[in-house]
Amino acid sequence: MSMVRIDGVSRSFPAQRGGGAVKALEPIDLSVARNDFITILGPSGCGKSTLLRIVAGLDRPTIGTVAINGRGVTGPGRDRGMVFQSYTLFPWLTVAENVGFGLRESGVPAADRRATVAVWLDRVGLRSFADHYPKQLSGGMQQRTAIARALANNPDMLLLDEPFGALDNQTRSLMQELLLGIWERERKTILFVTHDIEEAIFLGSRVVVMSARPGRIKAIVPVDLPHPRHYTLKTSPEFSELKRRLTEEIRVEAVLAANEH
Ligand SMILES: Nc1ncnc2c1ncn2[C@@H]1O[C@H](COP(=O)(O)OP(=O)(O)OP(=O)(O)O)[C@@H](O)[C@H]1O
Repeated sequence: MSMVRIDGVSRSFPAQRGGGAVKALEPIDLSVARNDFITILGPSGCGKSTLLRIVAGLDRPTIGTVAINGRGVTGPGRDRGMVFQSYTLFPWLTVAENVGFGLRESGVPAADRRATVAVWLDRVGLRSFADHYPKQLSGGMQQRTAIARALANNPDMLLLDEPFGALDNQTRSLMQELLLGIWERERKTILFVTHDIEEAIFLGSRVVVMSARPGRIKAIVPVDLPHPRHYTLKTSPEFSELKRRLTEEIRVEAVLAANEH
């Protein structure tokens, strides 16, 4: 049974001064099974973030519905953890306080909170930075904190919007392996937005390719690469073949998107 059902979801933004209405998404249908790792790949401005925000309950579709475990999404919920590209940590809280924030909000007693925070700080390799403030951390460390903060609440789903977009290549690779390791161990359901083809293949069980704006689903490409995945997979023939295929799909869309701007 699917965990998330996206049924005929479209989104238009009303006209702003000096412009027309923006149609961001054409009607989209997508079913996501429990434990799926879906990567959403598409050119800039195709509505990837809009779709993710709708699943998160941070935006509403103009038409259509999103249901999670059979219940319609009407707003954000603790069943969904979000991580964005820009570091959205609370600057006035330490790393440990950031990670424990959601637990505190839901009334988890201090001792349990401390234990859960310690587990997640260990998993993302930040135990010795527990008392640091975000501005004392590198970008990669801030993003690891954000991931730990999302996971500490034990959500069923993780919604990630280009979470590694601002990181250098090496850090990005390490973060991809970290996230895959967490997914392989915890069996979360993940929707991950990216415009990086290698990242989409390396992480995903299925890659959803979106068309240029207004976004619609152009193709869904299964990634039958075995787990656990190691970064050396990126140089395998199977990986190269998937990359070739997706590069072709995306290139057409990127040209369309560029001509429109
Ligand atoms: N709140 C808003 N008001 C008006 N237009 C918006 C709003 N949010 C998004 N849009 C428009 O909808 C379209 C899709 O935006 P969205 O951010 O979802 O694309 P994206 O695929 O995530 O792009 P990128 O990869 O560049 O982040 C864009 O043309 C954007 O300008």
